[in-house]
Amino acid sequence: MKMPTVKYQRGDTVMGRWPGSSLYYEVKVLRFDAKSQLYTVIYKDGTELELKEQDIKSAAGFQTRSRSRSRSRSPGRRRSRSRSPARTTRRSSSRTAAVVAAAAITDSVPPSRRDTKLKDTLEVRLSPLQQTKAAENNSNNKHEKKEEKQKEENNMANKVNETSEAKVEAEPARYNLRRRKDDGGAKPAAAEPEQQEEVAAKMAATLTATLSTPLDFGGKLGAYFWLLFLPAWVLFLVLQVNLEDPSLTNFPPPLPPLEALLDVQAFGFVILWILFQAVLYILPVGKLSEGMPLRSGERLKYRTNGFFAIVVSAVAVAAAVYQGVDLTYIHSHFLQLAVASFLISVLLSVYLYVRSRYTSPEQLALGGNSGNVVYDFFKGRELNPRIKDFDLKFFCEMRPGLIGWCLINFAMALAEMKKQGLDAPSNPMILVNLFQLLYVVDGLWNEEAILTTMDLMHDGFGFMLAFGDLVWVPFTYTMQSYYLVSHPNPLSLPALTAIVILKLVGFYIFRKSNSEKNAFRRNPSDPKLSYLKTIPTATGKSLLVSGWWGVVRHPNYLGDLIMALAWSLPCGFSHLLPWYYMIYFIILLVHRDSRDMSECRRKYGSAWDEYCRTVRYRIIPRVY
Ligand SMILES: NC(=O)c1ccc[n+]([C@@H]2O[C@H](COP(=O)([O-])OP(=O)(O)OC[C@H]3O[C@@H](n4cnc5c(N)ncnc54)[C@H](OP(=O)(O)O)[C@@H]3O)[C@@H](O)[C@H]2O)c1
Ligand SMILES: CC(C)=CCC[C@@H](C)[C@H]1CC[C@H]2C3=C(CC[C@]12C)[C@@]1(C)CC[C@H](O)C(C)(C)[C@@H]1CC3
Repeated sequence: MKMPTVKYQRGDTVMGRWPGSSLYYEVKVLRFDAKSQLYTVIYKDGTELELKEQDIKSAAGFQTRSRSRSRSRSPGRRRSRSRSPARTTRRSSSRTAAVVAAAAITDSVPPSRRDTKLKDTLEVRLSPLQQTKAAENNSNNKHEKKEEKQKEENNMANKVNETSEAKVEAEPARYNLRRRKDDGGAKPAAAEPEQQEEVAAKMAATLTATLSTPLDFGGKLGAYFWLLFLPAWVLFLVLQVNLEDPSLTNFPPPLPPLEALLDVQAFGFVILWILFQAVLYILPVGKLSEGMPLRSGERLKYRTNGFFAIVVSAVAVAAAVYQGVDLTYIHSHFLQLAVASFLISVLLSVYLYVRSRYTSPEQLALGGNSGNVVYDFFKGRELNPRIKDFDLKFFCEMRPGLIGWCLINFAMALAEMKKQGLDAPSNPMILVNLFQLLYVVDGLWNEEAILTTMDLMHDGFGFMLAFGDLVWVPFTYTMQSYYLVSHPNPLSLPALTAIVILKLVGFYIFRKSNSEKNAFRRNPSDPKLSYLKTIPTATGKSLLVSGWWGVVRHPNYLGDLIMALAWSLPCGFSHLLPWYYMIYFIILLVHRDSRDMSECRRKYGSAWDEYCRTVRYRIIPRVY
């Protein structure tokens, strides 16, 4: 059968891009599908993939380019040897991985900048791989007495290989969009030992590409700005909400004297609260859940007993109130409690930054390692800082601030009753309390799901998250209930019903979509999810392309935004302040979405583009 007139013909030997990377391998064209405009190509190891025309280059052009590059040292020369995934030699595994990755980067770099870029890439990115090489050498001298450090390095090398194997096994043989039920015929590429090296190369490429990401949050200058702006903004909000007529035009709000901000007692209460939560966290109650595999292949264990923690906290608070403890102290000392939490978050961030200087490179987050002290302090360097089994990031994100948020809301309800002379909290106050309690309890009930979120998987733990978790969440997410203490807003029954329905709709979308992704990431072959369509990617992970994740690219954000709307509506429209959360949340989620988009594009390459073509909208169907 003759192929239609297309650029590459059946039987042509060309260079095909490996999906998700900048690596090109020698492939043979098998056929062209005019409908999908895809070429089916076969690699030397027998792997078949469907590629777009732009992912194919003529082999001749490639050799010419390679020859000219081979004047530079080995990376260029190695690059000129086209290899199929199965054709790399074991001998030089770790170096080859790095070199191929580094060479791949040069592809996207103009020749004039290539040398510097390549040099930077090799200098900055090679460290974990050099350790692997060192570990290889160590294992050759098995009988020699080894030092502890070398053993660790050896472990790491093994882990890299384990991951590689796992990845090879999961590697899809075809790059296609189809129902998972129909996967029967698609066999994974054979897990030949030589392929481990190739996968390591791909991992190195991904690693290299990710590490050379542009700085986030406005870069180094942005980090200075956020470090100053975020605490100032919390101060502004807290001072505003206390005013009779909170308004953005009251700027700057009257600043209290320094001694009014610092309160030893408030500081003590915050410390006690954090310690109380820490004790509940370490109690051997509840499940030990496994996190997602780290770069080293290791999976950390997390004590997911958040629901237990909030129940015990509620009982403790109820007992305290019963004993006559006046929780309205939280309302009257809100500013001092916020300042105390801020100081604790600063101390914690300094500790995190200092300890990250002594951590091995493989434990650092990709991205918080720019070399600029201020930026790295802000963004966070270490991915999973732990004191023994105590995971600081997980704890801070899920416990003191989150449960503290509910405690503060409850205190605001008591303060409202006291201030307004009520026997029971107002309807809007009850709604805000119940809605946000549901959100937190749900988060803690499904605590395991947080292990597949961006913060836990990708972000380092630094000032941004420490401050976010300990100050931002408890002291700004409570703005609606704080506002209602002195700004009553009676609601009609229809308005109340409409708000409740809105909240439930948002919650349904939020929960279902988060659970779907979490279940899929934990067990992609879960029979309950077999009806879902997926796109395989070169990393071995697939992307959901139907179900909730086929409606928009972030259905969980959509649900969250609808819920945010339901939290602000009970406060009415007289002031902007209770709407602050809604406005902030739109900005946060739009920014998070674009951060995630670029991260996923780097990770999944053309498979991600395919996903974006199939699922066109980001958060709101047909709108955004
Ligand atoms: N209340 C708040 O202040 C607040 C703030 C932020 C977020 N949140 C909520 O927290 C939850 C978690 O949010 P998040 O920002 O961490 O993002 P997320 O949407 O839970 O996670 C994004 C990750 O999901 C994976 N993914 C993306 N598309 C996929 C697909 N089609 N199929 C399978 N996996 C896919 C990707 O990771 P991998 O491919 O690497 O697995 C991506 O990096 C959300 O519900 C959000 O609304 C709340
Ligand atoms: C300092 C600033 C402006 C931002 C820091 C962001 C931080 C406050 C959020 C980032 C991820 C968020 C998050 C929740 C709370 C707020 C963050 C930590 C979450 C724990 C709330 C409860 C949910 O059920 C959840 C899905 C578990 C949330 C996960 C993400």
